[in-house]
Order: sequence, then C-alpha cells, then structure tokens
Amino acid sequence: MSSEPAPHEDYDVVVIGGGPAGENAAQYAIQGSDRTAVLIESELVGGECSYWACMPSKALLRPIEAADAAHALPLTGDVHPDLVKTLQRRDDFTSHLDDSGQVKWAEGEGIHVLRGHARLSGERAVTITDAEGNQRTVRARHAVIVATGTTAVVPDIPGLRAAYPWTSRDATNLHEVPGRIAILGLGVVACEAATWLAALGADVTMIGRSDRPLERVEPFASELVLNGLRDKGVEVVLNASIESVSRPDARETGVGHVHGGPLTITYADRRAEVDEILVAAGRAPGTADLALDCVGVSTDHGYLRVDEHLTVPGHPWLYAVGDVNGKALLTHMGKYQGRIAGAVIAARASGQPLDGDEFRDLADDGIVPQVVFTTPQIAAVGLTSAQAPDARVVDYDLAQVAGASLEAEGYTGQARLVIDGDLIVGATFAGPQVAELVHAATIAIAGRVPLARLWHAVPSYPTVSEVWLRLLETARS
Ligand SMILES: Cc1cc2nc3c(=O)[nH]c(=O)nc-3n(C[C@H](O)[C@H](O)[C@H](O)COP(=O)(O)OP(=O)(O)OC[C@H]3O[C@@H](n4cnc5c(N)ncnc54)[C@H](O)[C@@H]3O)c2cc1C
Ligand SMILES: NC(=O)c1ccc[n+]([C@@H]2O[C@H](COP(=O)([O-])OP(=O)(O)OC[C@H]3O[C@@H](n4cnc5c(N)ncnc54)[C@H](O)[C@@H]3O)[C@@H](O)[C@H]2O)c1
Repeated sequence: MSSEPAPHEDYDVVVIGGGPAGENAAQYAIQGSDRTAVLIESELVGGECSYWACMPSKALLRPIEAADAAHALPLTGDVHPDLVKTLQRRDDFTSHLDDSGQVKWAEGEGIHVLRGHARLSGERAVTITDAEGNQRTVRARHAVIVATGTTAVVPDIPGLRAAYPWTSRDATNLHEVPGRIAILGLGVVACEAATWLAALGADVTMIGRSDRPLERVEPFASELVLNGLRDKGVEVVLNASIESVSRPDARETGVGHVHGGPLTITYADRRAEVDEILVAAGRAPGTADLALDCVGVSTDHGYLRVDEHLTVPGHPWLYAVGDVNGKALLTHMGKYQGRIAGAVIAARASGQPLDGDEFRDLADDGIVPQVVFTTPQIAAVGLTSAQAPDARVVDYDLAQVAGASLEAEGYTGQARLVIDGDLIVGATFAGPQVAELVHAATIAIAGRVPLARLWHAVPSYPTVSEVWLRLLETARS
C-alpha cells in the first residue's frame, strides 16, 4: 500500500460500480448540466450484464432458438448451432472482455472513470484502492450512488466450495462443454444455462429444492419450461438438494474451463459422477465490503434498502440503484432506477422540489417485466395469480391464435391475464417468440388502461399479438 498521503478530489456525484445501473445514474445525474461525476469500477465498466450475464447468455441462446424455429418449419438441411461460431459470437457480444468501448462512452458523457475497489470512508467520502494498493479519496458534493450489483451465492454444502464449482460466469463464458454437468438450482440462471449447455452437447442434470422450475412464474409457464427441458434431454430432479460434493482433483483452470477431474455428488439418496457442477442458487448483494457502517448504515451484508427516491432513509446524499437494493435483479430495472435516481439528484442539486412521478420509483411496485429465454420463452409482467388471489384470471391457448400457428408447426403456448376490476394487474405469455408480447402488457398496466379502452387497441392479423383480442373476448364472456 502507498505511504503517500491520499489526495482528495471533489465531484458532484460519485458512483460506486460501473454496471448498467451505475452508468445510467451517472449519466442522468449530470446530463445537460456542468455537474461532474466519477464512476469507480473494480473490474470492467459495463458490469455483470455486459460480460458475464445478459449479453453472453442471450448471444448463446439465440442460435439455439433459431435452430428450434427452423426445425418446426418445412425446411431442408440440418440446422444446428455451430459450437465454435456460437462461442465466437458470444465473445463478440462481450467485446472479448475489453471495456474500452464502455469507457469511451462514459467519457463522452462527461463521466470520469476510476479503476479500483471503492468503499465509504465517511459522509460523502469514498476511498479507492487500486490494483497496486494505492489509495485515493474522492468526495461528493451532492450524492454517492452505490451500484455494486450482486455476486453468485455458493451454498455451504460439504465439499462444494473446495470443488471450485462453476458459477454463472463460467457458464456464460464457457470455453469447453463439460461432458456431464450437474446444475444446482431451478431458477432463471439454471434454466437458461441448462438450455444452452444441453444444446451444445452436455449431458445435463438439474437438481433443485423447489417443486417446479422458475417457481416465481405462473405454474403453467413452469410446466412448459419443464417439458421443454426434458424434451431436450435434461434430467430435472425436483424437491431435492445436493447433500455433498467430492472432487479429489479440483483445480483453478480459469473461467469457463472444466475445473479439474470428475466430481461425485450425492442428492435424494442418489450418488452420481459428473465432470462439472454449476451453482445457480441465487445472488448475494455487493454490500459486504463497502464499509457502510462508517456512516451508520447497517445491512448485515444484505441488500441496501432505499425509499421511492432510491435514497437510503436518513441519508439524503446516499443512493442505491440496481441489484444491490434487491428490488428487482434485472438490468432494465436497474437502468430505470438509475434514471430515477439521476433525476432526483439533478433536482436536489438545483433546489427543485421532487413533486412529479419522474422522481419516484413506481415500476418496482407491481410493474416489473421479465423475459426468461428458455425453450419456450416466458414473458411476464406485474402480479401472478398467486400474488393477486382475489383477481380474475383469463387464459388463452396460444396455439389457437392464427399468427402463432404460422410461427411453427405444433406451436404450444399459453397466455394469462390477471385482472382486478377493469384493470390488468399481471400478464404471462409462454411460448416460442413471446418475448415481444410483454411490453404491450407493461404499457397497459403502467398506463392503467381500462379493458373497455383496450378493446380499441386492435392487433394486426395474422400476428401472435392477436392473443390480446382473444384474451379480451374471453374476459368479456
Ligand atoms: C447469467 C445471468 C444472466 C442474466 N440475464 C439477464 C437478462 O437477460 N436480462 C436482465 O434484465 N437481467 C439479467 N441478469 C441480471 C443482470 O445481470 C443484473 O440485474 C444486472 O447486471 C445488474 O446491474 P447492476 O448495475 O446493478 O450490477 P452489476 O452489473 O453487477 O454491476 C456492478 C458493478 O459494480 C462493480 N463493483 C462492485 N463492488 C465494487 C466496489 N466496491 N468498487 C468498485 N466497483 C465495484 C462490479 O465490478 C460490477 O462491474 C442476468 C444475471 C445473470 C447472472
Ligand atoms: N432472463 C433474465 O431476465 C435473467 C436471466 C438470468 C438471471 N436473471 C436474474 O438473476 C437473478 C439470479 O438468478 P438465479 O437463478 O441465480 O437465482 P434464483 O433466485 O432465480 O434461483 C435460485 C434457485 O436456486 C435454488 N436453491 C438455492 N439454494 C439451494 C440449495 N442449497 N439447494 C438446492 N436448490 C437451491 C432455489 O430454490 C432456486 O431454484 C434472478 O433474480 C434473475 O432476476 C435474469
């Protein structure tokens, strides 16, 4: 560590964490003004999403989806994802783990980028330690924004950590396909990763303690995903936990490489040998190493809770956006929160009152959309029928929609609206290529559009969107 006295620098806005949420917050807090901002990043500007999460996973899944679509149509020739080209495509989408493009963007927006690990060192003060151990402290005139995201949880299972298991970073940045892989978990990461690993040739066994995959979505959607996984040859073991792991030859071979010799795992009174294990058991917030207690904020290493202005209660200069506040672990929601926090900071800095919806996080309260890129896709927004037990449920078989039947022979899918009075409060679509259907539902919920008015939103024929007409007809009957 350097023995030089730490230089102090002042900025209007100091952002810890250069993922999508931090980038957006910095941009919106200073744009159109002479305010200054610094973005402090310990790894790559762009965050988990750009290099290890959304972008690589979707780059891997798209060729698989396209091949599935081709197989469901009267085409000739053997269409299948090419492993080498698919991995090259993934690397192109992650810019080969080079963040110079994102740094250039930030600098173009007037955001200064500093490399290193940041932690609070007092009110409005952040101390950064760089890779060489040198420290410097920056001070914020208006706001410190925490946008440190999450990391993968590795549960405390005997032998698991010592086995150097794969986490989502290895699965998205794979350089070799394990022959046999066990996946711990049945959530979103597990289901998407199982989809690409199986399609790229791995023998996949998923083991999770819930009674269905994607336990937070509507049960019919879980069932379609379960069938899709099993159709692809994935073994799915429900209601089970991995009890122990043993890997005599565990080695740190690098991200995306098989981490040593075979493992023996025990679960549900069974014992199996696999070549790798992927842990997809949820995320832990990046608050453990921030020294938040030095300003009187206690998280017990949990999420950093915020109010509707994304401000930490009792600390009007401290904000938290993105995964780290635990509201919704999704890139688009973190970016939305970044936009709101940025607007709040800009208003407070110029003495404006916060009286307008642009300064409030409204969407996290029941208007969160998500697309899961499994086979089939699941696209949902708002409340599920379980979350709104008094609401009316309207279902429609997507295969009965002309536009959907044209998409693929044997199209299978379902749509559901959850309706409270004359308003939609939730929607779920499950089927091939349903991702783009969900935004119409998001608009209907956010805009509080009554069903009688939606009747005049006429979907084009023959598109999959015609399911909206069928759902409204069913709701009227
Ligand atoms: C495999 C996978 C696939 C996913 N796919 C999707 C998807 O398709 N769509 C979707 O919406 N979401 C997806 N997600 C979720 C998405 O990746 C996150 O919601 C998103 O990355 C959160 O953004 P963030 O800016 O809050 O945090 P992050 O992207 O995690 O960025 C936080 C940044 O802070 C930095 N940092 C942390 N601590 C410090 C510190 N003390 N000092 C300096 N820097 C620090 C980190 O290095 C990191 O760059 C996926 C997640 C995973 C794991
Ligand atoms: N397409 C997308 O939008 C997308 C894709 C990937 C990830 N994400 C986001 O990333 C977040 C993290 O995803 P995730 O899949 O890691 O978490 P998750 O919370 O969705 O799922 C975790 C799974 O692990 C299981 N589990 C946990 N501990 C276990 C144990 N000891 N034994 C057996 N099973 C255990 C849980 O029951 C659950 O099935 C999600 O909240 C999601 O929002 C989004």
